[in-house]
Amino acid sequence: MVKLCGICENERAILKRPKTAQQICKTCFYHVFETEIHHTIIDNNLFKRGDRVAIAASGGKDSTVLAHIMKTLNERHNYGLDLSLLSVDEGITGYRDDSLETVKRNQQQYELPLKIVSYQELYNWSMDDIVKEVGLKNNCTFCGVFRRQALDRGAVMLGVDHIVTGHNADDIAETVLMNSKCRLPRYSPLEAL
Ligand SMILES: Nc1ncnc2c1ncn2[C@@H]1O[C@H](COP(=O)(O)OP(=O)(O)OP(=O)(O)O)[C@@H](O)[C@H]1O
Repeated sequence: MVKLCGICENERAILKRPKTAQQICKTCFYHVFETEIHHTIIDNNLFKRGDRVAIAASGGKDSTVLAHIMKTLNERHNYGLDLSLLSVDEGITGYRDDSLETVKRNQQQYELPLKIVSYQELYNWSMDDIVKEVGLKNNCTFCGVFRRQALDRGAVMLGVDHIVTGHNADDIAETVLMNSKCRLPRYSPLEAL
């Protein structure tokens, strides 16, 4: 039996939102998703007219959605933001070079300026070089720290007021779990025994 959308009760439900457990159609999903982000921006006074905002664009799904939504809401609600795309090329052959092609397509589609900063240019090391030195085990630690700084340095070069990223609830849950995993042995009462 076809399940109808829990909002419009007209179109076929195509997904169940993890956030609300509501089964909704594509049109209503777009509507609620965009409206929630708009309210988050407005209710929290995230930006003011004329602000320059860099969208951290990796070419992955989350930041591609982010670029789309920032462009859409900026035009629909006339926020008056000056948007651009900022990408970090970590120098990972066969991975980031591919996803940067997606960013370049987004740049054309959304007609936004794009700045790419690379580990090679900033640090004189690519991630491929770092992996050769430290191996695959700890390379994520280097990559994460370098990427964060690279985004900051790219933002300074662009002269922007904000960087927005596509971090989502899953990423936050992962951070909490990883942090607690690291801290557990340190604060465990068992350690004192
Ligand atoms: N190389 C990069 N250049 C610019 N921004 C990046 C880069 N890598 C990550 N980011 C930013 O950090 C966010 C979280 O990155 P993460 O590595 O967790 O990827 P993700 O959750 O899979 O997101 P995405 O689908 O956008 O890659 C991304 O959405 C993006 O905004």
